[in-house]
Amino acid sequence: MTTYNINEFFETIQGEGQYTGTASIFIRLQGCPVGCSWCDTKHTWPINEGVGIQLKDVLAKTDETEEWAAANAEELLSFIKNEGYRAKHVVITGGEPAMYDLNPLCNVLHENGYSTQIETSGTFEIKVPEKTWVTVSPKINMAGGYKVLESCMARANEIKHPIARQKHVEELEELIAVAPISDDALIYLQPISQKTSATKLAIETCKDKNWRLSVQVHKYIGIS
Ligand SMILES: C[S@@+](CC[C@H](N)C(=O)[O-])C[C@H]1O[C@@H](n2cnc3c(N)ncnc32)[C@H](O)[C@@H]1O
Ligand SMILES: Nc1nc2[nH]cc(C(=O)O)c2c(=O)[nH]1
Ligand code: SF4
Ligand SMILES: [Mg+2]
Repeated sequence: MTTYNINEFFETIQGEGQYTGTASIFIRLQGCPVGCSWCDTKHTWPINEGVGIQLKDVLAKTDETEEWAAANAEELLSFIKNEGYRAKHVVITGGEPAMYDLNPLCNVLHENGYSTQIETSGTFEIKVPEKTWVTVSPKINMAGGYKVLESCMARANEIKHPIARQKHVEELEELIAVAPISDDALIYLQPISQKTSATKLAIETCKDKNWRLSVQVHKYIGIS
């Protein structure tokens, strides 16, 4: 049976990409080797054995810690129901969720009336059902040395690319030239860490290329 290591589990509003504004349950999985210097969830990187906690303790977390709880799809579904979460959209993020086989979790959620979305770096093969909305935030030339897979770019429903400098825009265009995305995939630029210069660059580039802007709304309004 597939088990998932859960770092965070909470209900909020999706703050990024096409589903921005959608009431969502977030499941944040532990583990990521990609090593983005500006990553806003570095506490999810290591999978330290021995810091395993109970799922109820994950729900009670008030700080960002490296602790995680192992749970399977059915256990996660019962927690969603027991917590009385009202959102019907589930965002699976991390860490790098594509390190896990997400089919069992997404299938259980779909059978119970939830829609699903994953947030992934595109560096691991994506294992999700057809119905799952896939957000690929391709990680190009990051410290961990991982490469973006063509299959991930082709599967993406949306590309959401964090940028701070012009070279990040160029890297995305070069990547799409060799790893094509689907005709109906949306392209978002997301300013890194709310920097003013990054936001200006993203706005100008979106106007030039008819792409879309994603601004991490949750950070502006101070929610998780
Ligand atoms: C923390 S990552 C986890 C999922 C997966 N590892 C990935 O990178 O897509 C979730 C999203 O946050 C973005 N992100 C992380 N740190 C950020 C930052 N400082 N500013 C803007 N976006 C950031 C990522 O690019 C990704 O789109
Ligand atoms: N509200 C909210 N929206 C988000 N969209 C993507 C997030 C992520 O960390 O993957 C995120 C997050 O951490 N919070
Ligand atoms: S791939 Fe995602 S979780 Fe991993 S370091 Fe980069 S932004 Fe953070
Ligand atoms: Mg986040």
